[in-house]
Amino acid sequence: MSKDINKKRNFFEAFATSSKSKIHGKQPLEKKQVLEDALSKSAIVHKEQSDRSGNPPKQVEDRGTDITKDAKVMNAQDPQKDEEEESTDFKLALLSSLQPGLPPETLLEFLLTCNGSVEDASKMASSSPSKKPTSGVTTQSSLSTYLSGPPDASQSTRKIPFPLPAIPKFKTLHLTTPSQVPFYAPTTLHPSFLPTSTANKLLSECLGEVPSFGRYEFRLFERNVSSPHTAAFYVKDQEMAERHRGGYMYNGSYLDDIRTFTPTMHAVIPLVEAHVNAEINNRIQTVYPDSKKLKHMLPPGKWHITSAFMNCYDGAKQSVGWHSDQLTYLGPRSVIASISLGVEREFRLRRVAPVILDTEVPFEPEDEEYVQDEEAGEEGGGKTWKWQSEGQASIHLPHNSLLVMHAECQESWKHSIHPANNIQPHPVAGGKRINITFRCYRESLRPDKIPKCKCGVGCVLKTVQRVKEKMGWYFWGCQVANQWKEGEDDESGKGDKKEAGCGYLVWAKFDEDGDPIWE
Ligand SMILES: O=C(O)CCC(=O)C(=O)O
Ligand SMILES: [Fe+2]
Repeated sequence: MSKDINKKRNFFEAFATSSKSKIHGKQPLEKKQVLEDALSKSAIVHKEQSDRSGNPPKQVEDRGTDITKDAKVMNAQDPQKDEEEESTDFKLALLSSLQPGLPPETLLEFLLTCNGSVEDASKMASSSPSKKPTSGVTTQSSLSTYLSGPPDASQSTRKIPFPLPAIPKFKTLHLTTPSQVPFYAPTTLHPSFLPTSTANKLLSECLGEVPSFGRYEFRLFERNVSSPHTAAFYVKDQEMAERHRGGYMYNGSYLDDIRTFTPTMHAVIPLVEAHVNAEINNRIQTVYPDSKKLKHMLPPGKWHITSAFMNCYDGAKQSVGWHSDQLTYLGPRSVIASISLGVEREFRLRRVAPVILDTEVPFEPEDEEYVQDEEAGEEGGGKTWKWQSEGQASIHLPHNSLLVMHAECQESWKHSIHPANNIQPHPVAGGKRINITFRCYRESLRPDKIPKCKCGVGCVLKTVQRVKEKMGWYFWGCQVANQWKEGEDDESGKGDKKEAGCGYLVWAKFDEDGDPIWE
């Protein structure tokens, strides 16, 4: 490390310990350690562990060498600790103290190009005659900028593993730069996705919608999900809205409030579709085995937007609990594109089942036993497969970022929006975060085409996640079992407030491209 860097580091260290440690009550010694890590590794490694009784965290041995090489490993049990961790902003501030006079956008590009290493980014900035990175186009301002180059320079040199490495149990891995994201979660993140004015227009339009949102949150997600936030459902046109009313069901209920896309939602659709299709192609070429799409994925280029959920999280405490999105109308191996606007919040992901490449199922008579096991939870009976419990990835989603949840995400991972201790208010949105999850519903899974159970309503599509021998198999099950009884919703989203349903189950078979095959 050069003398110059050391000098600047000492200056910055003094600043950091006197300001940030006051805010978070962090000890200067710990901060010093973190700073040293920031300067010597490609990203900060911070390993702490505390027990459930609330004893203070202690340094522990490194358990995930691959992970700790370039991302932060954090304590999953202690959200307070998470708050104290350094972010991209922190690294940017550090880099800016080493390279004064360069604008933050340029510094960010250096940082991204160097995969989060402050030291490398500083060296590169010093030696570059133009003081501009030559590659690493991640902070695009338009789609054409992105499409003309690789999504991220660091990804073109380092292969994303498939399957992804396990995140150590009880850890939260904070992925501080977009280039780290696909190495630990089946997602890709693009900050500054829309042109600034479009993002701001979209945000204003969405904020105008929010006051009329219902709190029918429990119906939108799987049962046992605590979802203290508001949401509404949108489709692309009136014809589809008509079709949805009284047709599509979410956790046992019909949605009465079906809206059509706002003008700016319509306007951004071509950008999102082109980006997602490019991302899918890139993933097929560079991540999936033999450069082939996974079984049941849509053919390349076919992802298109039919509908969206718009979510609003008003204040730090609003959140959505762990869930995966209902597959019923999306079908297997679906891709979801998620735009975030307003306040930055943490999106967390954890793997709950392995990614099964061959999900071929035989046609069989109803086999209730396996479903009961599946529903029984991790501690279920002898036939259940206790998937090793893993830690979680945390992705910070800033205003105007686009996160793509790739094809293996819904079947094998769960996601959540974590409650925050505090938030940085957004100049326009105040304490609110708006999120739009764009979806591609399949024509072949329209409600009139999917099986009905003995209760007479359309089934729900799920996968087996815990029964070893049938892992990854799809089945159509009774939707009524998910239905909430009138007046019995509560904040916990737990309990036995659902109807028993008829216990219907048939195995679901899909072709290569994920369309159903009916017997
Ligand atoms: O707010 C988010 O980013 C996630 C929302 C979500 O999980 C959903 O709409 O299914
Ligand atoms: Fe979701």
